[in-house]
Amino acid sequence: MKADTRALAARGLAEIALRGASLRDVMERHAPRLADPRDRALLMALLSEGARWWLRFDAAIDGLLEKSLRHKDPAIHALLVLGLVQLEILELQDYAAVAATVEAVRALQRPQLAGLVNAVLRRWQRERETLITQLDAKPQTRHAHPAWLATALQNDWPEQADAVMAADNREPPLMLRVNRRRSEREALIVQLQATGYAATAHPWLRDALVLPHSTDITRMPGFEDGLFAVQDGAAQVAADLAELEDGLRVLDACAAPGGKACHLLERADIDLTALEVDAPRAERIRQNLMRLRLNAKLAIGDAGAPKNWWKGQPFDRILIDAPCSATGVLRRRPDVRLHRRESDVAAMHAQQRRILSALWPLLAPGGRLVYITCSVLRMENEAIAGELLAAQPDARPVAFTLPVGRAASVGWQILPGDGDLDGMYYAVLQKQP
Ligand SMILES: C[S@@+](CC[C@H](N)C(=O)[O-])C[C@H]1O[C@@H](n2cnc3c(N)ncnc32)[C@H](O)[C@@H]1O
Repeated sequence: MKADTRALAARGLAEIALRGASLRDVMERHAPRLADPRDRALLMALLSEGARWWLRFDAAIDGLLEKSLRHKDPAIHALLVLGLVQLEILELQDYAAVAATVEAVRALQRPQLAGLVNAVLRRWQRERETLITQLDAKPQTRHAHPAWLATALQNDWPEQADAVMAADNREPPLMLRVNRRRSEREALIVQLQATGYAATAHPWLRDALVLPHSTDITRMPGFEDGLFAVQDGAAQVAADLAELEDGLRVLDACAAPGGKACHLLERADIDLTALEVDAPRAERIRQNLMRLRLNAKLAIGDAGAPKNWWKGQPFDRILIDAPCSATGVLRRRPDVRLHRRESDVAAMHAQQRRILSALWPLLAPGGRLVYITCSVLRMENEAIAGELLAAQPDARPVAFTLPVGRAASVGWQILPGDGDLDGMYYAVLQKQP
C-alpha cells in the first residue's frame, strides 16, 4: 500500500537525517516489510532523494510551520520534507502527492495532524515561486549541501563549486567493469542488450560499460558467473595508473569491498595482498573474489602499523585507496552529506598521512605507489601527496594526464560530473631506484 510505503519512508528518513542512521541500514531494515518490488523501489527513491534534498526542504518546512516538528514529531517533519520531494524532485502529480502524504499521516497514527500537513503542502503550492527564490539565494539551500561543505568547495574550487554541487544532485549512470578474465566487453554488451539492458562501451575507459539508470544488478545475465562488477569509471582509472605486469608483488592497503583489488587481478597475474582493517568489510572482499573467480592473500590489519602484518618483503606496487570524506561520491551516497562534519576532514588528513608514511618504506626501489581518494578537498589530496614528497627524498611524482579533470599541484583531480564520473583524486609516486 502506497500510504504505508510513505509512512515507512518518513520514519526511515527521520532516522537518517535526525539520528545519524545510514541509508543502507534503514533500507535493509525497512524494505523487507514491503512485499511488492514497486513499493520497495518507491521506498528507495523516497529515502535517497529525501536524504539528498533534506537540507533544502527541511529549511523550507521550517519556514512554513509556526513551531518546528523536527524534535516533537520527527516522522511527521520528515513526511513533510518528503511531500516537497515528491512535488519538486520526483515530479509526481500534485494531487496524488498531496493526497498520499496526508494519507500517510494516518498510517503514522497522527490523524490529528492530517489537516496541518495538508495545509503546509497547499501553502507550498500557492507560494512556491517566492519560497523557491528564497531557498535559491544561499548555496547550501540551493544545492542542499551543508554550509561548511559549500564553503570548503568554494575555497578549494571557486570556479567549479556550483557545478560540483549541481552534479552531486543528479542521478548518476550505472557503470560496470567487465571482468576481462571471463568475458570480452563487446560480447557482454551484446548479451546485455539482447536482454533489454541499454549498455554501451565507455568512450575512453577500456573495461567500462555504461547504463543510463541504476537497476538490480543481481538479476542481470552474467552476474552470478562473475562476468562483471559495479564500479564507477573514476575508480577504474586506478588499475591503469598502477601499470601492472605479470609477477609483480602488489599491496592494496585499504581494500574493502575489493573493487580495485579485483580490477588489478583481472588485469595481470600478480601476487596481491588485500589488506583491510575492518574484518566484516574484509568478508565482502572474499565474496567479490569468489564471485569473480579471482585469488588474493587477504590480511586484516592497520595499514598504518605494518609490523603487525608485513612479512618483510617489499612490494613493487602499493595502492592506497585511503579512507576519506567521500565528498566526491555524494551523488551515489546521498546520506553522506548529512553525516559528515567539518572536523572529520582534519581527522581524515591525519589518518591519510599516517598510512602513507607508514607504507612508503614497504615500496621496493623503482616501485610505484598510487594514492587515491574519493574526496574533492585539497587537504585530503594534493596536500597529503605534497607532504610525502617533502618528507621522503627518494619519492618522485609521476606526471600523467586523463581525458577529463585537471592537474593538481601533485597528481590529478576529477570533480563530480567531469565526464559524468564520480569525483576522485589520484597521485602516482615513484621510489628512486
Ligand atoms: C575507500 S574504501 C576502499 C575501497 C576499495 N579500495 C574498493 O575499491 O573497493 C577505504 C577502506 O579502507 C579501510 N581502512 C580505513 N582505515 C584503514 C587502515 N588504517 N588500514 C587498513 N584499512 C583501512 C576502510 O575500512 C575502507 O574499507
